[in-house]
Amino acid sequence: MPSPALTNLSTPSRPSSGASSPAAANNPHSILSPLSQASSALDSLAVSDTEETEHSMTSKSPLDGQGSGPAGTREAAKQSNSIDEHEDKHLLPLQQMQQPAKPAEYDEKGARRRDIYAAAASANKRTPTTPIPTSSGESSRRPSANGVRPTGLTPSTEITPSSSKKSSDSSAKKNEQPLKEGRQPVATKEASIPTLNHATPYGFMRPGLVSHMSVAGSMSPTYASTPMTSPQSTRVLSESPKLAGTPLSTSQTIEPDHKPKKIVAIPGLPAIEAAKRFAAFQAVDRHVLPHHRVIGIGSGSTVPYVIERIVDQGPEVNEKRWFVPTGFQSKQLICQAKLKLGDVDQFPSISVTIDGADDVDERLNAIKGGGACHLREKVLAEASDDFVIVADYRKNNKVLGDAWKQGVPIETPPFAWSKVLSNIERIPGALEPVLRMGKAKAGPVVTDNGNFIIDAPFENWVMREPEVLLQKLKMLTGCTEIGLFCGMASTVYFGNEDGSVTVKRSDGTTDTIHSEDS
Ligand SMILES: O=C(CO)[C@H](O)[C@H](O)COP(=O)(O)O
Repeated sequence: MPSPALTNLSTPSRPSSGASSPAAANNPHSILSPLSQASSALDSLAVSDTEETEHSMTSKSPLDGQGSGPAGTREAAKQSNSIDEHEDKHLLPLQQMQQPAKPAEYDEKGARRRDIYAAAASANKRTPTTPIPTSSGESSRRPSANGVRPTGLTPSTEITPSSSKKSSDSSAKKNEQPLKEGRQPVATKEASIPTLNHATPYGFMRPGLVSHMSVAGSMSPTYASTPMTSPQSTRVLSESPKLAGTPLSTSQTIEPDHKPKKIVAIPGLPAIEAAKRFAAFQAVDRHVLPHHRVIGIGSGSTVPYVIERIVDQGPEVNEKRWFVPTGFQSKQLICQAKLKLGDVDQFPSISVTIDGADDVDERLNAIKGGGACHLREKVLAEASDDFVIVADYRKNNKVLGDAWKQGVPIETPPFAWSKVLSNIERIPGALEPVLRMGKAKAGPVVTDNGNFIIDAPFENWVMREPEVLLQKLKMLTGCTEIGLFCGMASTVYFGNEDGSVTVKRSDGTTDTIHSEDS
């Protein structure tokens, strides 16, 4: 008799996705090419969510509805997958050898021990490490998400992806010097890039081939819609934030010579899209600075506007830059905008990444992964000296999950999904985790990395401490990455209904930027 979990794959009780997942397929303003332009190799893989409606938390798990007999019930499935059984009868020696921490998660009765996560909970918070130039020329300290010091790129350094790790380290030291206001980008040395003349999972890499290479990860072609077009100029909405006198983030600077192009409206653009576009433009104007050489490009419906604004900065500055995508969508955007494509294994130190989000709480923790890209997104976020989120007002919430009901996206290898799902269910406050199913595909969503996604909702009291939840989930073997981005964003730009943009920063400061007509 086939496994209940497997038989249920073909009859999912819950369709995938929900609120605000990247919906560029329905977005006439996306600059992505149509589905037909997507790599055929990926057609059979990634199927992301495009639906704008929210899904109820009452959705059923794939393990539900297995029949009433003990062997077919959800409870039976849990029991057959129980940690105790596996550990006691089959896997204990192997697990002791390979995963010494795991048995400690449970007491002798199989109940999860909560206290062991307390110490780990703080470990994922950022600790001050990396200096970021400020407008005053002082360095504010910006860490990586897990307290790992990014090597950092010297802002004045010309990037050539060919130097060694050794030069990367020395460059990182130089990077600690604060930027002097008005300091100009100088074409100097190779820096911060590990040696590339070696075989990689993507082939033999060397400078010059990079922009033609396929990026391993790829976002679903369902993001594709219309190609980028230059917006027709009609009226000025806003000038540079510097000229407008808008307060700057404490951790950011606008170069004196950095005068962003005037923003021109797109006639007929729906209000929500106009708000997202304005938010994306403000984020680019403030965070993607002329001296930045490696830029991370995130995923979602706001990101086409990020690219549009970066293109506005002109070919002179952009031809000196490399752009690192978080998935298929952003790779397409980068290529279609004729920007230079890199990958994070060439550029483990990124100046700034701008990304979308599914939900953001008052402390700027975020849920990401509605577009199934959060593994790459988190790697880039962590590699970035500055991680910035752009979203619309629907994502601006007090507690994660207030608006985003489908749960925390968790990427897991296909073979492990059922076990991971049953382990997630044992976390106190877990509701009903489900395997995310494709829409235009029979079967589960497959990520750019060939994995599955489990959407795991939790009770409100759990979501109030997302750092603690993140640590619990991280402890589960088979959780490849969790779509909780805790303490990672320096700044979030929310496009509002009235056309204004709310800026929230990790230092607790907030601003509102008004367009001329709001
Ligand atoms: O995390 C993401 C993809 O994994 C996206 O950034 C997130 O889903 C936001 O997308 P959208 O702007 O389309 O709502």
